[in-house]
Amino acid sequence: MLWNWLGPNGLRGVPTVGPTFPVLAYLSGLRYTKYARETLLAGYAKYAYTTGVFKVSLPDQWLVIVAGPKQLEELKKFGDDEVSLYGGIDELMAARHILGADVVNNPYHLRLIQTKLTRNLSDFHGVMKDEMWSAFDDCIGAPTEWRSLPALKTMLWVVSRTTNRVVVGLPLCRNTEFLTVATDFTLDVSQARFVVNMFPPSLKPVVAKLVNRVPSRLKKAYDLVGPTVEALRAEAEQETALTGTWDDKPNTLLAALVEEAVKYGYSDLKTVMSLLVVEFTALHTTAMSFTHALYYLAADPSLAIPLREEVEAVSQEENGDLGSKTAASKLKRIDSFLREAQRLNGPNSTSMWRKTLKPITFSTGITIPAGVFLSAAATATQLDGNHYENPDMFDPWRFVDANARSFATTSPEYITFGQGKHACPGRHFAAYEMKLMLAYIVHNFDVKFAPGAEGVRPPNKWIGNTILPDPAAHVLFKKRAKT
Ligand code: HEM
Repeated sequence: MLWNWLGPNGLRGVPTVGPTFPVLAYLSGLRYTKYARETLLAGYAKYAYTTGVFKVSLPDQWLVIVAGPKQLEELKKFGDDEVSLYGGIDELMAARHILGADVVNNPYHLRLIQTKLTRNLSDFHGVMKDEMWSAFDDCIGAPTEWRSLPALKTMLWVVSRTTNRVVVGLPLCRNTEFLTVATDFTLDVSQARFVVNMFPPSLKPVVAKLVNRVPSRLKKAYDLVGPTVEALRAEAEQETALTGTWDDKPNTLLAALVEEAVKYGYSDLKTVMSLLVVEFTALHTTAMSFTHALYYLAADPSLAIPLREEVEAVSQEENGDLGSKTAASKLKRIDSFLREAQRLNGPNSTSMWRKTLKPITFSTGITIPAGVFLSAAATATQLDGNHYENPDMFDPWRFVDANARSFATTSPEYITFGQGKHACPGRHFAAYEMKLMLAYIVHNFDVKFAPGAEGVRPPNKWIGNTILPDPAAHVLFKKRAKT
């Protein structure tokens, strides 16, 4: 930090929120893990329309925050030879220490999400709906009395099953042990990176060895998925030897990962690691974002009425099939509700994580040297009164208007999914899944918070940049008496 601050290519020209003197800055970095919201909002208010960048202290380094529409546009346009997304993710997650350098250097699995899931999303609508309905049935059932369930945990389970129907397919997507490994993997990575990122770069590898549970989780995952991977590989090799291609492969992301492994000679263990990284990107992000929305609904159950009207009208138009290729695009209120909940509470208060590969200069004249971790101020941007009327208010119908942007659309005022060529490739998948979940809930249940907690959305928990919907809060569900 001292070098970054004082060094010849240092960050002295970038204004700081908090102290700059090294020891105090370190303490401020520790403080940031609890007070990121206040720090980011203060920095945004002061610098978004002046310097367009400011820095905050993390325990291990400075984080340069990019703020304001002009600078966000500039950040979007820097080339991959100037700023690196994977370098940014590496800094954010301490990825090379926790997941291994290979995952950072060759993220082929992330590319497959784009080609396999996003381009063919409507092919998966039907199976995702079937799996989701069955998951809801198993998790919530059809209670005739109010049933209290831990909201985040329950939604994570529904997301995990639905996502894995497409990622690994049946029967694995219903295997409780596998789903537990897939969801716990994210917690392992998050906990390890939290500790590792308290230390300077030279100590990170040593600390990672002490706290990293990923190797044992990978082994457990291999025990569960390995036989499927091995069988798929044998099939792929046999088919490819006979016909040169593997045409009748299962329609899952895992099969695509195996196909890539056969093509490039990757090991089965690497395939399983890639699978876990996909689970990492897809499950908790979606479940957290959805739970944020569910808390608004439970705090004000009257909001279910207009949502329900819409779901019922669309269901009728689609002959009772909400999983049809066209149904989701007609759910405008549902879409707006989710976009608005995420505007106020994305799972992460920053996005567009980058590491500078060479010096970059913003139009304000500020140069950021190579090797610096930077990120965009997502929540603060989405609370900017220049972008939104009554920005702090939850207005579920804010984006219903025909000209309004849909949930998965990125824009300079809405960057929870990032923007530009690295904008989240899973966002259409996540948006579809979440729309279907909300449609199912309002169609089938009444929801509310328990007496005593009624009418109040439980406060979020901020851990550094992460915005967690209260993980302990329960929501009450009751089967809706349909008219
Ligand atoms: C509400 C849920 C989600 C949120 C808020 C979210 C957010 C983000 C953000 C902010 C980025 C970085 C964008 C940038 O740097 O410009 C990102 C990247 C990424 N996300 Fe998501 N994401 C979500 C769900 C998903 C899902 C469901 C998947 C997979 C199915 C996924 C896969 C990815 C991948 C692969 C990348 C890396 C992009 C690249 O390689 O260029 N995400 N996501």
